[in-house]
Amino acid sequence: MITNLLDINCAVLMGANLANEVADNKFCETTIGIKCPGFGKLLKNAIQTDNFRVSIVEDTYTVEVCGALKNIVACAAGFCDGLGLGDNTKAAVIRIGLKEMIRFCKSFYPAGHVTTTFFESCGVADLITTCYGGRNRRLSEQFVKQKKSFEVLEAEMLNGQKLQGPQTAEEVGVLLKEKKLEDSFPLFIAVNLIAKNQLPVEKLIDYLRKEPESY
Ligand SMILES: NC(=O)C1=CN([C@@H]2O[C@H](COP(=O)(O)OP(=O)(O)OC[C@H]3O[C@@H](n4cnc5c(N)ncnc54)[C@H](O)[C@@H]3O)[C@@H](O)[C@H]2O)C=CC1
Ligand SMILES: O=C(CO)COP(=O)(O)O
Repeated sequence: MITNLLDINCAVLMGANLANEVADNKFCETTIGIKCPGFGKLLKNAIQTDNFRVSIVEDTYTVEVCGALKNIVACAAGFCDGLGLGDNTKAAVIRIGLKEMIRFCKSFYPAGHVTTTFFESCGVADLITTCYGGRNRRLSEQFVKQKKSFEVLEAEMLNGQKLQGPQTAEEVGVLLKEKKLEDSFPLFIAVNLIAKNQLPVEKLIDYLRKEPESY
């Protein structure tokens, strides 16, 4: 929006970068999306260290959209943990979630997205770390176990921070309804309905069975 409205060249940085681990100087990777590779190199030189490795891509849309959508998938992973469903189910959630992230970019940014961007840190790596170590996963697990709303859990567990997953699922739900694409995104839809208490969390698996490519 800033680039379009103000004509300012913006870069976007996303990656498997849980803040406490970056602060502890543990090895990790990150992705910068920027249309101007020369400027990207300047940014890389400014922030890369031995333990914070930067890659540059021009596909800014995918980098940015991955950062938002992975939080929805992390909620589904947390629901799995809360239900005690195990690692195979969680792996299925992550895979189906990744497919929906790719499908979303294909549907909404047909000219902008490049599939290889999903293999950068901003894609599959950020998805994995968020589904194991993020706040969306942690609070979604407690949503199931404690049967409290996300608002209450945020107040109790996040010290003033807000979860991005439920809010993003709601906004994505509106976009999918507008485009009549709800049937192609059962995981995103289920997370939105569960977070709003419009679907029992146990029904998550029924929605995963609706995954279009598993028919
Ligand atoms: N904290 C972490 O370890 C990491 C976070 N991320 C991602 O970065 C994003 C932000 O996370 P944090 O900075 O940790 O969260 P945070 O809760 O500390 O900050 C989010 C900020 O966004 C603002 N905000 C929320 N909704 C808004 C809206 N609709 N309009 C304008 N401002 C709004 C909030 O007021 C808050 O200042 C999330 O998508 C998260 O998944 C990515 C990597 C690591
Ligand atoms: O995005 C994250 C790690 O890359 C952190 O995810 P949460 O917002 O769920 O904590």
